[in-house]
Amino acid sequence: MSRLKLQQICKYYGATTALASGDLLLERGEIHVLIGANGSGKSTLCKVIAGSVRPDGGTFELNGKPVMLFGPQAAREMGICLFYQELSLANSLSIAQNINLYHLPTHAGGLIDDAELNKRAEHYISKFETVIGEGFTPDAPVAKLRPDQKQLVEIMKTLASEAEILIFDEPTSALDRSQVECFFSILRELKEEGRSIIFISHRMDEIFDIADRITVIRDGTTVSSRLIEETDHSTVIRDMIGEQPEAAALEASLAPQAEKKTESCLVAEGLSGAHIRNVGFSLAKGEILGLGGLHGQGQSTLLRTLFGAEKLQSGTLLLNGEAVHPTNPRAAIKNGFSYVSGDRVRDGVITGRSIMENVSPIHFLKDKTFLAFPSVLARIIEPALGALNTKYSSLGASISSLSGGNQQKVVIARWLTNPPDILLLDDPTKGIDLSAKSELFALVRKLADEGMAIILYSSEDGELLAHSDRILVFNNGSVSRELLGEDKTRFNLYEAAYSGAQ
Ligand SMILES: Nc1ncnc2c1ncn2[C@@H]1O[C@H](COP(=O)(O)OP(=O)(O)OP(=O)(O)O)[C@@H](O)[C@H]1O
Repeated sequence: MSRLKLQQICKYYGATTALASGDLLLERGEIHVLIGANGSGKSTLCKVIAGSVRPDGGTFELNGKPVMLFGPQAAREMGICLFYQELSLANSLSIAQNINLYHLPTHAGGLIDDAELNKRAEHYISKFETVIGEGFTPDAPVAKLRPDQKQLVEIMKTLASEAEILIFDEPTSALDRSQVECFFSILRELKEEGRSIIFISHRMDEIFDIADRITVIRDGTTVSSRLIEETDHSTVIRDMIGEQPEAAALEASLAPQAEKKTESCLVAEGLSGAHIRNVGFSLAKGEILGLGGLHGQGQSTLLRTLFGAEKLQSGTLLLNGEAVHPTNPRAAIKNGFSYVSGDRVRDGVITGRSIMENVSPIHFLKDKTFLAFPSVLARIIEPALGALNTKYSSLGASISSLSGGNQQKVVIARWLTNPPDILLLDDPTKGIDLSAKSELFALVRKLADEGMAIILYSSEDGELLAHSDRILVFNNGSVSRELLGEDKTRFNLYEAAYSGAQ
């Protein structure tokens, strides 16, 4: 009998299907890895198991008996504990209090038993003592710890639950190699004791190091579950993308292949900053250069660094053969750079202002004008909005009167009044509808055909494969692979993103 048996678990959030049909068989004494692309439903399945998300359908058996969980506390009482990806520490409390948060030891009168609290914390801290670093004492406040140390506290807290089923949702993202090895040796000991462990990670090497079984979830559905001896990297990636490599190659061959562009306008060497390391590339006029990989591997940071919004610590940047230093966005704009963010609320629209006021700032900046007749401005702005088929009632209408997709078109039109040499697109279609996306990419291709150089980061792999001439795959702040021509396939993109993940 399996320790845990989930069948056809589903969960919907309005129109979003977080989980369509999640299946999982978890045995005693096994380390069971869940893998799938971003947003495939792994965390949702884990939260259902841990009682923090109530499913909309499906069956759930624990030790052969059907159960219905009402909250995380009920799940913990049944021996299930989840390490949350987003961490769930109480920052104002000490390391010892956090480690013991699920079972605070108390005296008979109800007061916390500090001696027991520290003793139990020290037990878990000692397991990691060779890798925890400075300042990691039971009484130290969690707020002052480094990100890796906070992740270790969350791991210790999960271990201290003493649960029979331990679920770790991306527990190693901030840890270094020695910390991961120490953690893995503890997991192996727990497995020998008969505990069952569910483990989520995007790092393929790590997965093959620790897993007994790998279950793949794609688009909210469990698509395979294989013993580690019966699978390999390629099989896992094929299960994740749901197509054979041959089919992926066909997809790439059908995508428009722009002829090779040779005239470089931007050459970067050794760019390093807070989240990028030694990034080098050249960008040709008329080229759309895609940035791929898992979320948050340095793609957005590179674009923001080129635009002067993040600090460049070292490296050189040559624009048409001349050295440029992107010290701030104003200087970058003067040098011919433009930047469109998918986070239009934070970085794009000027809320409370009219459409005209939202489109005109770059025109004023570049033309060094401060005043203009609205009729003159309209003659400049209307063609830019028209190029994107923007739907609006009048230029004086508030930006908030437009749909999300049309607001994003206004943000892009801002750059078209005085076309830039280089367009930096940072996940520009986030949250906009399909027709707005296709209009946007048609315009992006037209701008490239007219000679503009474009760098595109998209969190949607299909979008990146379809619209980039070449793709640089990012891992942990560096470029791990360049994909072009026949190599520009979904399979290669996933392999480079997951196999090289740090
Ligand atoms: N509370 C929520 N409200 C609305 N949508 C949600 C919610 N939680 C998850 N989703 C959506 O459900 C889908 C699955 O999310 P989930 O977090 O389970 O994926 P995941 O495989 O764990 O992704 P990642 O690898 O990025 O952590 C995503 O599209 C996500 O945006």
